[in-house]
Amino acid sequence: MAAINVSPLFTSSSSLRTFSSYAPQNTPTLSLYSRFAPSPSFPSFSLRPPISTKTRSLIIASAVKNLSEVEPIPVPATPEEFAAKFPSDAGVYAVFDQNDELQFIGISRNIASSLFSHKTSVPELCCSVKVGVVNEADRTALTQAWKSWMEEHIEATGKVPPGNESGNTTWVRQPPKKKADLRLTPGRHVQLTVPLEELIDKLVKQNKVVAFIKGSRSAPMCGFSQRVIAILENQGVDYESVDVLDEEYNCGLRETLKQYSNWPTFPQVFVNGELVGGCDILTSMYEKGELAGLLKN
Ligand SMILES: N[C@@H](CCC(=O)N[C@@H](CS)C(=O)NCC(=O)O)C(=O)O
Ligand code: FES
Repeated sequence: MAAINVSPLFTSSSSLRTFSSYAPQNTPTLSLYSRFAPSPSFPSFSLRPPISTKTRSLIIASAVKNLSEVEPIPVPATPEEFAAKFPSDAGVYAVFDQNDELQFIGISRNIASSLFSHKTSVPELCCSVKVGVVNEADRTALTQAWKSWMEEHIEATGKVPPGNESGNTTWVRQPPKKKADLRLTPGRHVQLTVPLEELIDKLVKQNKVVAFIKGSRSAPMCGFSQRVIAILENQGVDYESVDVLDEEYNCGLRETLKQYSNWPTFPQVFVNGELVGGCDILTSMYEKGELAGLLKN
């Protein structure tokens, strides 16, 4: 087990240890690595005035050993070596490039797996790592450890590690962006020159799959619409969505669509210009395995 380095203010219940080498008998298997990619909700950091010495000492007291005191470990090449060298514990880590420039400070529930993931995605920036394990770490303790290393680095260099600058996506996996909903009109201030029915007709005939829903695809406003979106997402189909509650860009759509399709409720899903149905029909087709074929043709 690695050495325990407890600050005077530190209690055993939330004790910490710094990590300089990790004994093979404590090594994790690599089977869990893919499950522990860095969290997309990782805090971003922008340059700001240093915090007071008193506050800083409190932060350090509840976090890991100082960044400057931790020995860097060369990043290995093979998964087996990762398992042998790094802990699968929660903690904080700092990644350095071949010039020993600090590139990124991260927190992780499984340090070994996060490092393996970084090494796979940006091998050229991962040459050595400093690691601090936080025992019994909750999110607050981990964030404090991360903050103390960030503050220390910024105080020493005046710079935020490039990978921690907000907007940098090199080290943190971003959730995939959802497609925007389609709008039938440029806005209610613009006088339409064609009837709304015609715009609807064009839209459903020009797009293979169209879901008219309540709310947006990223935030449906009704359980029925949410269910239909979930089914379409699950099928991996490329589809368009239109918010019937959007009175700014789809003014009058809610009532006009009911007449156009002769269907009184929402959601309404069209495929190849034809109404397939609402939530019940989509759910039933999905459960019977009939949907995939329809969406592909
Ligand atoms: N059984 C329907 C459930 C959908 C439903 O009942 N929708 C209602 C409530 S969201 C609706 O659209 N009512 C008409 C309206 O709000 O204009 C289906 O399979 O889609
Ligand atoms: S908005 Fe109430 S059930 Fe759909």
